[in-house]
Amino acid sequence: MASQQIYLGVIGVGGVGTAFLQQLSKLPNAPSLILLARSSQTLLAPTPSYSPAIPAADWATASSAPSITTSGTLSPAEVISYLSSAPGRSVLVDNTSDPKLASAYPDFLKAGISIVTPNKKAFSSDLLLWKDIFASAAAGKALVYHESTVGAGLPVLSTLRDLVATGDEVTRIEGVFSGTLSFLFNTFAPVSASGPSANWSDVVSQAKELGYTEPDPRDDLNGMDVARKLTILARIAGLEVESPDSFPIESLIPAELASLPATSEGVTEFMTRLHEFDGQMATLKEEAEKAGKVVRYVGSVDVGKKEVKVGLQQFPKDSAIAGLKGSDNIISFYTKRYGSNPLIVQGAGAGGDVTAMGVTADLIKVLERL
Ligand SMILES: NC(=O)C1=CN([C@@H]2O[C@H](COP(=O)(O)OP(=O)(O)OC[C@H]3O[C@@H](n4cnc5c(N)ncnc54)[C@H](OP(=O)(O)O)[C@@H]3O)[C@@H](O)[C@H]2O)C=CC1
Ligand SMILES: N[C@@H](CC=O)C(=O)O
Ligand code: NA
Repeated sequence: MASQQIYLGVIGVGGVGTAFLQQLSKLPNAPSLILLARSSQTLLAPTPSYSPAIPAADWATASSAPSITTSGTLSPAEVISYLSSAPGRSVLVDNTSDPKLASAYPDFLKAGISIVTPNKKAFSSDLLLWKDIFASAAAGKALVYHESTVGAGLPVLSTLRDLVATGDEVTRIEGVFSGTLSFLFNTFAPVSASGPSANWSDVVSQAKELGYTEPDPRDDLNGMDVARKLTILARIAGLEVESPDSFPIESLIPAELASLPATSEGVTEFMTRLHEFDGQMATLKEEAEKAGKVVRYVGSVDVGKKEVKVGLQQFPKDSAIAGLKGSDNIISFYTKRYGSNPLIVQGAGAGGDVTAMGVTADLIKVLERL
């Protein structure tokens, strides 16, 4: 099958989507980009020839090319209809965090359209959707890869799937799973401080500007992003976690700001008012300092006890977790084979380029395996 033309639809051209398109434009034997969408606009290669393709490197100017059709937002059903009529196998790359698109993955897969995505929503919502996704992939003979949903481009899911597939017994997974929260605490409460200490709210703004946060940064600060990642890991390790609300999650959102709406106006008001609560985070930092430690946001899955934990913990200053830099994640897999020395994956856990790397590498796997 590898020599046949494969057709590609890409939805989302934000931090990750833009970096992905750059990487796609440099791939030898790249699939033919026939659909490219953002929230308000869709570019399509003309039917019925599905040619010429949209130029991945120059997509921003392609909308004015007479050969490209433009349209408003398409529904998932319309995207499925367009992609499944292409004259070859097709793949959807979802670079959004849209839950509606995510819940339509089973329909894409049943129609034979493979999915590659860093969007956590489909894999960390109801357990039924998780099961439907993999059953639909089998029914449609389609593939689904989502490495960048945990640890961005770091080989976290492929490592865990390999451990499970080769018969190892994973007993515990623990570490730092958020690039944003890693950056926030490494910057706000470093092991050795030099110069004046940063305000929590200023560091949150920096993390957003650097492209580490979710489109709504409150999804990082409320612990839900980490809870979603642990839900995905727990399910791959064999636990039937019903949803990311099935276990307690420690939120870093000040109570006074918790009821702001989940809209772009809500994000703006949250970011504007966050500085009023800098003192709360400073207190957490000082409490750890008094104990000669630093505070970090961590998570764990205990497979034997069927227990998932997400929240703040104090760590000795000479520990691996305390010494992380930048947006680094660290993920330790404790297994029967590896004994008391865990298999550890560490490196940047957020940012457009490193996340897109995981998406592009998944796409390459799909192209090889379709
Ligand atoms: N940033 C990171 O470090 C990481 C991100 N991820 C995941 O990658 C995904 C993308 O993140 P990121 O690039 O940072 O987010 P951005 O907010 O930068 O970009 C999101 C993109 O999705 C588009 N979009 C949103 N909803 C829709 C919709 N319904 N239909 C069409 N397009 C839509 C937006 O359109 P418009 O341009 O019109 O606003 C935008 O282009 C998220 O799921 C995130 O969780 C995973 C790992 C790391
Ligand atoms: N917002 C997330 C992005 C990657 O999943 C994070 O900070 O880890
Ligand atoms: Na990953």
